[in-house]
Parts: sequence; C-alpha cells; structure tokens
Amino acid sequence: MATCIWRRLLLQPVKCRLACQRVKSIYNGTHGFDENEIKEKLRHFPGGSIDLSKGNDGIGVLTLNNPVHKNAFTGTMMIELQDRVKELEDWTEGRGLVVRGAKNTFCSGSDLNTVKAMCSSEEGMKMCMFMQNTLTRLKRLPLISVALVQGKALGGAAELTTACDFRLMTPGSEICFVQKHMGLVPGWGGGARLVQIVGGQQSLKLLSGALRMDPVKALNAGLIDDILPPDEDRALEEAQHWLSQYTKAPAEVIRSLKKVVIAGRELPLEEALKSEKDIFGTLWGGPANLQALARGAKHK
Ligand SMILES: CC[C@H](C(=O)O)C(=O)SCCNC(=O)CCNC(=O)[C@H](O)C(C)(C)COP(=O)(O)OP(=O)(O)OC[C@H]1O[C@@H](n2cnc3c(N)ncnc32)[C@H](O)[C@@H]1OP(=O)(O)O
Repeated sequence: MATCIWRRLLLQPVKCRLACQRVKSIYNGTHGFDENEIKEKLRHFPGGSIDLSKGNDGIGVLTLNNPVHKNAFTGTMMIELQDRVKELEDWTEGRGLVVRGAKNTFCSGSDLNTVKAMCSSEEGMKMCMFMQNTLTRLKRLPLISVALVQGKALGGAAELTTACDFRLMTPGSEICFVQKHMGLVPGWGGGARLVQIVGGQQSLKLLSGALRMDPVKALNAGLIDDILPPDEDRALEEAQHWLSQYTKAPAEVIRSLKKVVIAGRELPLEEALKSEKDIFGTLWGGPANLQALARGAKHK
C-alpha cells in the first residue's frame, strides 16, 4: 500500500495531493503528531524570514534571512521554511534550487532563545518532528538542490545542508555538527542523511568529534561537492553556474531524473525498478525525446 502511494506520488503529484501529503512527510496524526499544535507554539518566537525567488529559468533561490542573529532559525522561520517548501512542491517549472543565507553567512542553527523557551523533552521532540517533516520534503523535491555555505553552518544548519542534493562551500566557511557540545544529537534528520552522504565511519567522526569542517576537509570527507572561488559577492552567481551543469535540460527531464533517484534512494529495489519504468514511460515519445531523435543527437 505504502509503495503504491509512493508510485502515485512520483507520477501524479497533483492528483494524489492528500495521499502524497502523508507520504512526503514522516510524521502525521497516526504518530500522535499534531502539526497545528507545534506551529502555534513556534509562532510565539518571531523574527527573520525565509525568502524564495523563483527564476524564469526554473532555478529558485531560498534565502535564510535573519542576519542580526547569523541567520539563526526562529520559530516563525521554521514555519516559513515549510511554507516555501510547499510552494516549491507546486512549482512545476522548477529544475534547480540554491539554499543560502543572507549577508554572506549561512546559518547558526536553531535560535537559542527559541531553544531555551522550548526545553521540555516533549516540546523538543515536536519541534524535531516538524523539522524532520520539512527537511524530508525539501530533500524529496523533484528538482536539484544545492546548499551554498558561506560563513558558518552550525548545528541545525549543518543538518539543513544534508537535506540538499549537493553542498558547496566558499573559502573560509565551516560546517560543524555542534550538537555534542549542546548535549544533543542531530534531530532534524541530519544524522541519518549524513550517514547516507559520507558513510557511517566518517559520520561518527564528524558527530562525536563535532569536527569543524573547513572546505578542504569537507571535500576530502565527501561532505561537499566543490569549493567555490574566493569572491564572496559572486558566490550566488558561482553556485548557480555550478548547478547549471546538472539542470540544463527540459524541466520534465530533470524532474524525472530526480524522481528516479528518490525512488532508488528510498524504495526497495523491485519497487524502485517499477517506479523507474513508470517514470521512463512518461518521457518516452514525449516532446524532449522526439526533438532529440529529430536532431539526430550524437554524443561524441
Ligand atoms: C544543536 C542542535 C540545535 C538544534 O536545534 O537541533 C541547534 O541548532 S542549537 C544552535 C546551535 N548554534 C549555536 O549554538 C551558535 C551559537 N553562536 C555562535 O557560536 C556564534 O554566535 C557564531 C559562531 C555563530 C558567530 O560568532 P560571531 O563572533 O561572528 O558573532 P556573534 O557571536 O557576535 O553573533 C552575532 C549575534 O548573533 C547572535 N546569534 C548567533 N547565533 C545565534 C543563535 N543560534 N541563536 C540566537 N542568536 C544567535 C549572537 O548572540 C549575537 O547577538 P548579539 O545580540 O549581538 O549578542
């Protein structure tokens, strides 16, 4: 049943909105998770914003914007992140996304004032479930996402970078899972995603050592995909240029490629193969395919 819904999610994102809602997120009412209740709490911690611009070229830019507090996530920013991710789910022309912080820094994790005010285990778990849902949906977007890390990405922000398909850093920047120093473990899904990205051994080192990963160390560990040139003011442009090597194709092709990868990453092999066949079927004989055949494309 679950995999059947999955296949519908991959193929008919609009028609199965309600079923998709259940599958895109990890937690819902059946897990005793009341989203409205936690949103109501988070609304008491305002400040900053999450801004989204959607380019005509199909490339979006999502900006964490709270520079007076190093772009720390306030309660309302957590809610806005969910809203922007929902907007991206509905953006059928989208092919790529850059996730970055305002004013040449990335993000210093959760806003410590919010964290201090929600210090019961129960509240912490609800916030964690809310953020896991949002970041899982971000990772499952049918477009290719890249985190542009300028400055520091600490704690929850390091976790956010793992919810993107790729990570880029500028010289002088740093990713650090500081959770150990806070008496915590990652809770926004960043632990599980980190293991998928760099493997169990490296993850254990990064988390238990709270290692400060500069761009070279991060690249060597397989945590990031590239280091950008040292011109901070052109970093966004450079990240968009870097991303373009993976997004140059009609939207339906890029989006289908990402869906194939999501299925391969998340489903048992036989189900992933069936999904791949179904997704393939949506493109075979379609406009991009027919145009390529008419061009007589050669791949020298
Ligand atoms: C552990 C996981 C957890 C989760 O939710 O799962 C978290 O993510 S908890 C948050 C973990 N992050 C931190 O603990 C960051 C603490 N801050 C710092 O280490 C520094 O502020 C740093 C390195 C980000 C920046 O240092 P710098 O010297 O360049 O600047 P300031 O320290 O003067 O910071 C400027 C201004 O921003 C405020 N600030 C920074 N980070 C946060 C934050 N996470 N929450 C709230 N406010 C933050 C800082 O207090 C300064 O404010 P000011 O009023 O000017 O004193």
